[in-house]
Amino acid sequence: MEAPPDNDVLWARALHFTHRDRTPGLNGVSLGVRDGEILAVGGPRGSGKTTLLRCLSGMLSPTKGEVWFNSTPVHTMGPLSRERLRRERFAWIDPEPGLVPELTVWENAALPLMLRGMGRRKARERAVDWLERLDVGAFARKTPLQLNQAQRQRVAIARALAPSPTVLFADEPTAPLHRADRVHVLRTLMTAARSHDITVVLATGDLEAAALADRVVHLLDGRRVSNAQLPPAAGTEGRASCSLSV
Ligand SMILES: Nc1ncnc2c1ncn2[C@@H]1O[C@H](COP(=O)(O)OP(=O)(O)OP(=O)(O)O)[C@@H](O)[C@H]1O
Repeated sequence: MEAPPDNDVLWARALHFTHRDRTPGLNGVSLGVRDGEILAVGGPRGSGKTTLLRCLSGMLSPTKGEVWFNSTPVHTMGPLSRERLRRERFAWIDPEPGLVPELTVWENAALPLMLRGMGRRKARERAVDWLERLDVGAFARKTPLQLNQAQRQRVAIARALAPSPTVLFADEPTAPLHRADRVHVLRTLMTAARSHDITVVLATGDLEAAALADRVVHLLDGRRVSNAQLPPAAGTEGRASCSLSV
């Protein structure tokens, strides 16, 4: 087993993943994510973006291939070690905010901090600080159902960023939002991540979103492809080009 290059925080080699019903999810994907980079994983629906993020974050074990986090091989870890790695170093944002309706906005944002053992008062301060950065500080005492969808998604982003994860995995984080909200929320997320040196791996089928990233890699049918190989509807380029899979 050869360890990844030093400047890659995440590194995957020849990842394959087959779902339980034998649907192929990934078919030999290799990539490196540099420390502090915002990397977009683009591609049409069903191309394997979510599956790739789940394998990189240790949520799924690849059927074949390697995943490294710094110099730690994630693919050989047992379920408990992977769970701890995810809890302590990674954060995840889904298309839906998934907030707890019975808790206030600040309690939702503070939840991961309190689950890590931080006292309620300190967790509250940190959570409110992040809510303010994401322009939803005024709603701290409200409950999620009193907010609109874009505001709730900002709360989910504050909750993900508050523990200062090393890597944030964002799976179509702005998919349910209106176009104007999408770009705004994404820009806020990226600015916040950049200012805290948080590496971001963003899955998105939205070319406008992908163009905000430092680099874009494209998937098609579970493989890495150059954008020239994408079907016409998805064939426009983001801010940076990508290479053929190896
Ligand atoms: N739980 C599952 N069981 C079986 N097949 C699955 C499962 N989840 C995803 N797939 C299949 O795996 C392939 C990759 O899916 P994946 O969700 O990773 O793609 P995606 O690019 O994220 O798509 P989307 O944009 O629709 O979320 C697709 O063929 C999909 O139908």
